[in-house]
Amino acid sequence: MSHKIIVPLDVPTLEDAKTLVEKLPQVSFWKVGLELFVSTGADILQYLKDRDKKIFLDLKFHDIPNTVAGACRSALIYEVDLLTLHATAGRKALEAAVAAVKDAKKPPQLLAISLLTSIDSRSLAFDLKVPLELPEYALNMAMLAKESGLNGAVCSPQEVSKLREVCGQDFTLVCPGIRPSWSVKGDQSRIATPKDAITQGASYLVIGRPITAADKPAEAWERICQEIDDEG
Ligand SMILES: O=c1ccn([C@@H]2O[C@H](COP(=O)(O)O)[C@@H](O)[C@H]2O)c(=O)[nH]1
Repeated sequence: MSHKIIVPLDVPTLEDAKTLVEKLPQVSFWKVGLELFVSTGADILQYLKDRDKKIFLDLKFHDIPNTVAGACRSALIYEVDLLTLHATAGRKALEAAVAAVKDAKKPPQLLAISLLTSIDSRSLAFDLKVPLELPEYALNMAMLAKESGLNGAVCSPQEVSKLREVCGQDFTLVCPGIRPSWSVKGDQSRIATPKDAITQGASYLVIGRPITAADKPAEAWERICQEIDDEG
């Protein structure tokens, strides 16, 4: 199951990123997000490719259709495996993104952020003024992504079972908000353990600080892999 774990390189410099990759040679799938990409650009992508790693480029595009399509087209040069945009960019932006990558030689899987895992029901209702219950809203955004032709969605492990049931087996569901029982929640709201997320139907787990902030990241990785593989 270790191939289902994606570890984010949430660090500020290329050197920090390389150090983390070297500390965890057993990780085959890395996520590059806003912090690292904004600070150091694309160099890390070539570094990962040179080491045969899979890449999730998590830049969460959120803009008008023309701009989202342009960003997706520009990202094609990196030949990454997964690429994100926000479902709240709307149907036309999602469709434009799909059209922008469809004829590429090696298109990434396009994933829509359904609802950030840091948002809880209270914030959705009172800050964002969304009148739907949170599970219904997350499902609605995932369905919008599917109808628009995206390959999958990023969702919390608390909603993944329903999304799997409705969106089907071929829809890629990537879950951040993963917290082993021995780790701290931090800024995440809608969390579950790695084992529960896999059991509920996640295609991939994104697990950051429980591994990367551990005193011994390789031991934390090993412990998580064992917990996932444990029977019962
Ligand atoms: O809804 C979302 C979408 C993306 N993320 C990203 O996943 C990791 C989680 O890291 P942890 O340290 O395990 O909390 C991080 O890079 C986020 O940008 C998310 O958490 N929730």
